[in-house]
Amino acid sequence: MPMPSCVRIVEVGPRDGLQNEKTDIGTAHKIALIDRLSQTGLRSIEATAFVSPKWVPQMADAAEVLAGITRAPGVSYPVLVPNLQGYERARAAGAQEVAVFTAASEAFNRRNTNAGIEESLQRFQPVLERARTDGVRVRGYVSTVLGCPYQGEVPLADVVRVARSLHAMGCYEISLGDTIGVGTPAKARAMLRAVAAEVPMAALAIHFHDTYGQALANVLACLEEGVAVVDSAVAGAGGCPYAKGASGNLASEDLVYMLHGLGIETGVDLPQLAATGRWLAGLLGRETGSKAGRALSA
Ligand SMILES: CC(C)(COP(=O)([O-])OP(=O)([O-])OC[C@H]1O[C@@H](n2cnc3c(N)ncnc32)[C@H](O)[C@@H]1OP(=O)([O-])[O-])[C@@H](O)C(=O)NCCC(=O)NCCSC(=O)C[C@@](C)(O)CC(=O)[O-]
Repeated sequence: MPMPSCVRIVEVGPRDGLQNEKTDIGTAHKIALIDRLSQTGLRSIEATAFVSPKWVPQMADAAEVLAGITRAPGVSYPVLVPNLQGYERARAAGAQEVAVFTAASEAFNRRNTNAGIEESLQRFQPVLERARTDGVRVRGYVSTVLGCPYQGEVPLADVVRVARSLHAMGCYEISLGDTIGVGTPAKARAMLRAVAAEVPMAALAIHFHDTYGQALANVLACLEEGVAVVDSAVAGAGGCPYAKGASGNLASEDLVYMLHGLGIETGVDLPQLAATGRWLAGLLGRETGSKAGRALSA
């Protein structure tokens, strides 16, 4: 497959990046982060999560965040919803796009959502039905596609089955998540190839964490398979609080630097994105997790 000529980046920093941070940057700074990201040329910014605040206290201000942002034209602001209750909260706060999430590993899904995989898919049915009526787009996540902190190896057939189910239910895009960043390029490629045999490549996205420094290499292997949507988080923030050993997401700045170097368009202004990453890192009280972000400050 030829590499795509342009890639849509789904910026997950405000949600995946901040959901596991010990430092609470506060609602006003979350809103400012999303507004700054909106000015960089990104077209998809995952804003927050309408999950249980008992499970993820960092996302307790989801409604205030979504209501407080300034929506830029042409930018979509999906939010995570685990169930119909989350969907209703999200809609009341003005969400136009949502994302449901499950996993290829039963053990991880139970820890993350207190439900088995099949049960979580059943929870999504009414969400998808309501979204269809409301004209709301639904993205779907499959976590632990290259390994699980509780189960270990995850059979490819399980990844394919869950991705196919989400697509058949009506998710317009399925994001394949290496939740704990254990994947390497050949495995990432084989996983994507297996899923793409059942779900059109145009409906697939990849989502790598950088625990072992493999995220960019994994993206490159998947670009060579033809994927054209990549998730990443500004400043390399993030990780799932229910995934033991999870570390930050692939940094958006590093991703943009590589894509532009390959001649692939993103529409993103890299210096502006890098400045936003350094600003966020300052709020979190540390250096940016993006190498490109550090290099561009010199
Ligand atoms: C799914 C549940 C809710 C089940 O949690 P549960 O405790 O089984 O829920 P329940 O239905 O039994 O309800 C218990 C209480 O929670 C409330 N509740 C129920 N739902 C909601 C809601 N939507 N919003 C607000 N409140 C809610 C509900 O009202 C009730 O309140 P109470 O009567 O006790 O006061 C919980 O497990 C949960 O919220 N889990 C989310 C965990 C999470 O956010 N993880 C991180 C995101 S996934 C991720 O990071 C991976 C990803 C996507 O990035 C990709 C990758 O890297 O692989």
